[in-house]
Amino acid sequence: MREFLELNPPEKFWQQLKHFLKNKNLRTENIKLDNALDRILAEDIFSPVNLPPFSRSTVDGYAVRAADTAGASASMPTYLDLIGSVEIGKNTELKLKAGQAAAIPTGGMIPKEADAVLMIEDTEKIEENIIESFKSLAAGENIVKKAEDIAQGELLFKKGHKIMARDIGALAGLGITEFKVFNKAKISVISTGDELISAEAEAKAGQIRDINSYSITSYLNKIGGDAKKVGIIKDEFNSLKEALQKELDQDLVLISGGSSVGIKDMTIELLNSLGEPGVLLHGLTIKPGKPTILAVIERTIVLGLPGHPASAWTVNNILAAEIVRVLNGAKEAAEIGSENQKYLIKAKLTRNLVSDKGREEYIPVKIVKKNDKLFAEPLLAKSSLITNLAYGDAMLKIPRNQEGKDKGEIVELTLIE
Ligand SMILES: Nc1nc2c(c(=O)[nH]1)N[C@H]1C(S)=C(S)[C@@H](COP(=O)(O)OP(=O)(O)OC[C@H]3O[C@@H](n4cnc5c(N)ncnc54)[C@H](O)[C@@H]3O)O[C@H]1N2
Ligand code: MOO
Repeated sequence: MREFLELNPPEKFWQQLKHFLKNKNLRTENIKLDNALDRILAEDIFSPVNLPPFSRSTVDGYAVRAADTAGASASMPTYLDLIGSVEIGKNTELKLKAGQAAAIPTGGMIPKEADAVLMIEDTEKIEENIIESFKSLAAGENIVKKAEDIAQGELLFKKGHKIMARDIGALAGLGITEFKVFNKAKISVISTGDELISAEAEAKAGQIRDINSYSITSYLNKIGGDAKKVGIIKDEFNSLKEALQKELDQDLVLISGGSSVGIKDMTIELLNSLGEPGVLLHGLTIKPGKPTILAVIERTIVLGLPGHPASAWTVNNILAAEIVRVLNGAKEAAEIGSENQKYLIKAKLTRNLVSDKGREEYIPVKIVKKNDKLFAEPLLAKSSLITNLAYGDAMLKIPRNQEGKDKGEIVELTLIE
């Protein structure tokens, strides 16, 4: 069968996108700590203070000078004079001399000259002011030192870092409650097709509910974008033109459907009519996802995604999500298209897979653990189906120059975020 498209390898798409994105000025905003989850830092963050600000005990017991416990054991205890107690949350002016100890709670401030803490279970109080130590301690034992977590002036997070829940804790611990992040990429998703109706609508004969604008906006929002559904637009030049024009203040516009042979010319003509430089590439050597279109209209990237739900999903994951990462400041433009090592996992393939040479193929897989080993179960289905995708944990890529993968082969998978 005649190929209706001259397909381009993904590298050509990355090249064009790098060129466009490298000069893009990313906007930033100040954000409060409570709203910062999953946002991308637009500045390096240095610690303004020492954490902890003073040396603290990590156990309930007695602050001591480690040397005073040398040789102590259950059968040969050493004796220490109790000179007082440290109160939690309070400063202490206590200072130990040789042979002295001070009671201390977990988290309490270590008195001067103390360099270790005896756990209460390793001691016995034999008189009001005398304890026995059954343990010989090394200096530093059961103490977290001043600035051990992070020192004042030390780099905590670099620009481009994605703020995770645990990071919010670290920032709170340092009293950093407002900082600069990149604005979320602004994305609009348009579904085209005269057969489409919204998820809420009752389907008449011949009609199909819109899947793509739901799956795509959800995924792009999940990875940190600000994506909205524009709705369903008829496959008609003026309606589509009007809808697209309204979205050209966005960073990225995705149009699902209308990229293949049937109405390709209209979509391309339309994109070229809206501004410079217009359509840059049409046709991508990935499966599924062949009829993908890349256009740039002034400051906005437009991607035409194939209509089949699994194809739209795949192109969205491979191409659109990468664009969003760059627009969000999480990835340098020069790095676009490079694999994120953090999300790679290895597993054993459970069946043979055949693939077309000349197109890199993406197959959703389920990761299953059996007898402590990880297995990758491919979820094979036509690209016009959606439910198989929902069960996938990761994507398997079969490179362009390979004709398949063998059962039992250890394959590298990219986890679906
Ligand atoms: N003669 C050929 N026909 C097709 C080829 C080909 O090489 N030669 N390629 C096929 C492939 S592969 C794909 S992928 C599709 C891409 O088509 P379009 O991007 O133009 O999309 P549509 O024709 O509008 O839709 C395709 C299919 O997907 C359904 N669809 C569309 N949008 C949605 C949505 N938002 N939610 C759910 N389902 C959607 C639509 O109803 C169609 O069934 O072209 C093949 N044809
Ligand atoms: O390219 Mo289609 O996107 O294979 O299903």
